[in-house]
Amino acid sequence: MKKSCKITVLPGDGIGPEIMESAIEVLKAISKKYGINFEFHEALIGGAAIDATGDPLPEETLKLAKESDAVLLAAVGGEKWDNLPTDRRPEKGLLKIRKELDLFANLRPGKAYTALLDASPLKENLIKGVDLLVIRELTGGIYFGEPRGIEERNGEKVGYNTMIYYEHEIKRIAKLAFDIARNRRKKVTSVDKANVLEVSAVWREIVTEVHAEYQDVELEHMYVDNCAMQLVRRPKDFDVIVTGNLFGDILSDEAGALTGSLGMLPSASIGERYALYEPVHGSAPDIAGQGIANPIAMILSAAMMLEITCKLPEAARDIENAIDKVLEEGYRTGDIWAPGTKKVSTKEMTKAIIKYII
Ligand SMILES: NC(=O)C1=CN([C@@H]2O[C@H](COP(=O)(O)OP(=O)(O)OC[C@H]3O[C@@H](n4cnc5c(N)ncnc54)[C@H](O)[C@@H]3O)[C@@H](O)[C@H]2O)C=CC1
Ligand SMILES: CC(C)CC(=O)C(=O)O
Ligand SMILES: [Mg+2]
Repeated sequence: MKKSCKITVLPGDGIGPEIMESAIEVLKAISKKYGINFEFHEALIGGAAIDATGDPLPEETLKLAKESDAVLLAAVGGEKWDNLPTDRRPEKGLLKIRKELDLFANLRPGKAYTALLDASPLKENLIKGVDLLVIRELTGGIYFGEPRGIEERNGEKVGYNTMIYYEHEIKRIAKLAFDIARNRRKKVTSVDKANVLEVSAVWREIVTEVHAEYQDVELEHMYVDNCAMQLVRRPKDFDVIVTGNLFGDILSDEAGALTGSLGMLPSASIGERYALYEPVHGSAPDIAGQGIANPIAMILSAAMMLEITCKLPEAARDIENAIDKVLEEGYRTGDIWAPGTKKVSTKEMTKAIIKYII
């Protein structure tokens, strides 16, 4: 266990500040229980940063993040900034911090809570036992590829992006996926669109080459369209899914539906030097400011930080167990509510979780 952890706190936009407050409350309870000292430093990102400074990722925020042990980020974006060009929008701040910190791997676990069977559109026979991990390549692919732009061609507007992957980028994410699979159920599904995309043909070739050193792990290749369907049909068959930036973004939201709600899914974005922990979901502008957002994805992201960066796996387990208990007791925010359960606010859910930690 580390004695202290310096954390850059980026609440961002929409429900961001509400769920971040929950995560900080939980971390304070962990601090008391384990005697670990958390130094929280709040900074601006996204729309809030644009409003204050004109920049979705101010230099100050980046500097602070680089000087910290970990970054906790809630979410960015909202209608207010939707008409800005893509390279000046809140989302650009998020893409830039991931790139600047070289957070090439995004681990997005999708674990079904049996207490939430009633909240899943898929019900018992499908969701029970779902325990998968999407490993999304996070600093390459079409979100970063050049050339990109909007211009006039032959008298009409055209928009274009480039999906590109270098061998070294595929190698490092594939190795990580096989290493992680070794400590799970030893199966990797590599997802691509190699039937039409050259970038995917290279992806498939390199993943297959890396697999040669991991013969104890089963590797299957799957096209992304089929994977989207198989995830709904037989989610329990998946263990580790490794894929590129765009496909991983989409498939991990699908995992949100498998497990009951996007509000349940945490993630860790990691690189060689830095780590950032963030829920899978966005800023949920439709429910922002009402105090009803589900804080669990954010709190579980903080738990991933405790395990990976703060080396305090016992505290991560405490949080997971506390969440299990409150769900079993029937506490539910609106997104996971079902008849016969107790509808609670963000703050009430947080309080209930903390009660089981201390
Ligand atoms: N990592 C990030 O910061 C991300 C930011 N965004 C941005 O967020 C904004 C909204 O995007 P959407 O497509 O609506 O995706 P979203 O993930 O914010 O919301 C999708 C749906 O899930 C619900 N939801 C999400 N998180 C929830 C939570 N914790 N508790 C309860 N319900 C929750 C929302 O209410 C909404 O109905 C956009 O500006 C988008 O660019 C989107 C995805 C990720
Ligand atoms: C700005 C987007 C790439 C954010 C998003 O949807 C995600 O990371 O899941
Ligand atoms: Mg997404």
